[in-house]
Amino acid sequence: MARGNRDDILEEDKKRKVNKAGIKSFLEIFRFVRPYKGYLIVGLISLALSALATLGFPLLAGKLVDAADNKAGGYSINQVTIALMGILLLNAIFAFLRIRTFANVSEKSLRDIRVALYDKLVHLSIPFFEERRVGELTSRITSDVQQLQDVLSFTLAEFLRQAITLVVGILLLLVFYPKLTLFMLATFPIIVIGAIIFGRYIRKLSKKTQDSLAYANTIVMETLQGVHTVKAYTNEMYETTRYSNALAKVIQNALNGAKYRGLLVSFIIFVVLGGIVGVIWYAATLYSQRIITAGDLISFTLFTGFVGASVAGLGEIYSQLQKTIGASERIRELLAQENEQTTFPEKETLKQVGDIVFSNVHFSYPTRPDIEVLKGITIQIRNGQKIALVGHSGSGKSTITSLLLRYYQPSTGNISVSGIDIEAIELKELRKHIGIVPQDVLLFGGSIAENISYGKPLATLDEIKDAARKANALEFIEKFPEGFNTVVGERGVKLSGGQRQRIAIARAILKDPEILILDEATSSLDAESERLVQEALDELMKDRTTIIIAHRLATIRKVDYIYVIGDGHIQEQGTHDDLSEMENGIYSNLLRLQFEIS
Ligand SMILES: Nc1ncnc2c1ncn2[C@@H]1O[C@H](COP(=O)(O)OP(=O)(O)OP(=O)(O)O)[C@@H](O)[C@H]1O
Repeated sequence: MARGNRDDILEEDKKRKVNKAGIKSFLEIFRFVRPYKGYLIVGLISLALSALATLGFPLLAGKLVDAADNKAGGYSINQVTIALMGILLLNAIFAFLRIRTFANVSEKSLRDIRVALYDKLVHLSIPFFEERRVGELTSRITSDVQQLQDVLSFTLAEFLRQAITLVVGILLLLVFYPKLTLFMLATFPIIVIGAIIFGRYIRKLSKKTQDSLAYANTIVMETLQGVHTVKAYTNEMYETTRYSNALAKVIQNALNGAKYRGLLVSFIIFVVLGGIVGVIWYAATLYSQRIITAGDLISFTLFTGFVGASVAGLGEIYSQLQKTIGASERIRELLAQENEQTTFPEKETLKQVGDIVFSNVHFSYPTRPDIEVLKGITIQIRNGQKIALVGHSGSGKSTITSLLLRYYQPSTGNISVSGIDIEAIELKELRKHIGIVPQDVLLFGGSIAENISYGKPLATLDEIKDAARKANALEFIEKFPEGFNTVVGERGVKLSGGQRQRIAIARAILKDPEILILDEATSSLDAESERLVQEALDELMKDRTTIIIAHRLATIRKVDYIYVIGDGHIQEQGTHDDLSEMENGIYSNLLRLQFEIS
């Protein structure tokens, strides 16, 4: 996925207002937390108690100093120290409880969100995926959920803790030291306004740095992915220069940012700490006039520190919440998508598979509604018949099979199986009866046995072996030291094209569907593999209604009927013999061409 896209989303999040609608969508995601609300309540209570206990600390620390001056209302140093230790102990216990229970809530509810999202994703229709990027969707399950996790496990607790500290802290301060507190609060606006202005500027600059870094990283990614090309063109120097130029931009932006960060720190040191000095100066004056005690001075200073820290903390939390609301809106949007489902309210079951009929089917892809790919296709396939779709690349052959699988709906016209409109058939029912051997065989990262049994997850090993034998795959599988347990895919054995095809054929044999869609691979195999695959296909096609997207003469010859597709129409149809005898026919020309090539 383009890196810029994700950054745009993040940038949008920053601008997102924490408004009613946003909070509503955040709360909606909260329904995933509901099953664990017992834990949440325990967590929240521990949190409140630990925040309050923390606030007892400045009070008692002050009292400790006063106790030294015998001004602590008769309490001794030891008594106050024991009380302080008691508070620390309580704080420690509540903190543990809080972290443990919040983790429980967040981990479990996030697992539920992930599962719900994944379940939603796999149930969505194919057009949905064509309108979106895979990277965008995976980032829902990864980054967006991670964002929620941060909030549930940490930010939420932190927000409540800081809010309690701020409100209770200021209340206590006002009760105990009204004058001093008012003086302190008067310095707040300058600090807050200053921090906001600088903060904005710095964020902008750091976004620029991030962008330029992202660009530099793209160069690394591209060149590493295409390292063969880089070497073949001996462009190592060129790429290094490109990379170092990009890095120069990064440095420029980063240094610019550092300038403002430096200014912010100077501002904080001078104004913020200056403000604190002012407050302490005032407190010290009051102390020197014996209006307050030394303990008061310490309590007050500590309190002020706590309150100040919670103000700073809340600012950070606000920007976290902005991001979370963005994330939860995106998650909610995805969860609200409609699953792919049967169009008719009365679903029909497909007990017996009979004839397949396409009646005057017109179709445009949802992503390109202005281009009609199929322009009135009528096809009849009798039960058990084998037909071939032939035609040049892009003529619409695969589209015809996608419509039978109901990945898409025809714009007009309809498709029926055994006389029932496929849109009335329960989707699962329909697809249960169809097996497919695609051009590009996708093997999942797992064992060979698992890959074959993808067509029938509960199959026994004997059934899997039997399917492999029929698919001419047994021999090569058993040559692997780990046989059927050999792991294939990215981190396993790499299978050759012909071997992969035979695994896919075994998969289809095991599924044993009444209808078979065969998308013949265009890439040619060597003669021996070709023979093995062809034999396996013959075995697979036996007694099944078969639609073959055919590229090879050997296959086409064996079918009962051929449709030549061109420009969204059926241009010719008939048996191999009929069509090959047609003078100047498309099929007969095609035959001649293939014959000449071979
Ligand atoms: N998912 C899609 N979204 C939009 N257009 C598509 C999509 N898939 C295919 N098309 C377009 O529809 C037309 C028919 O494509 P289709 O894949 O059915 O052709 P084909 O005859 O199977 O070709 P090939 O033999 O190369 O596989 C093409 O012009 C193609 O660009």
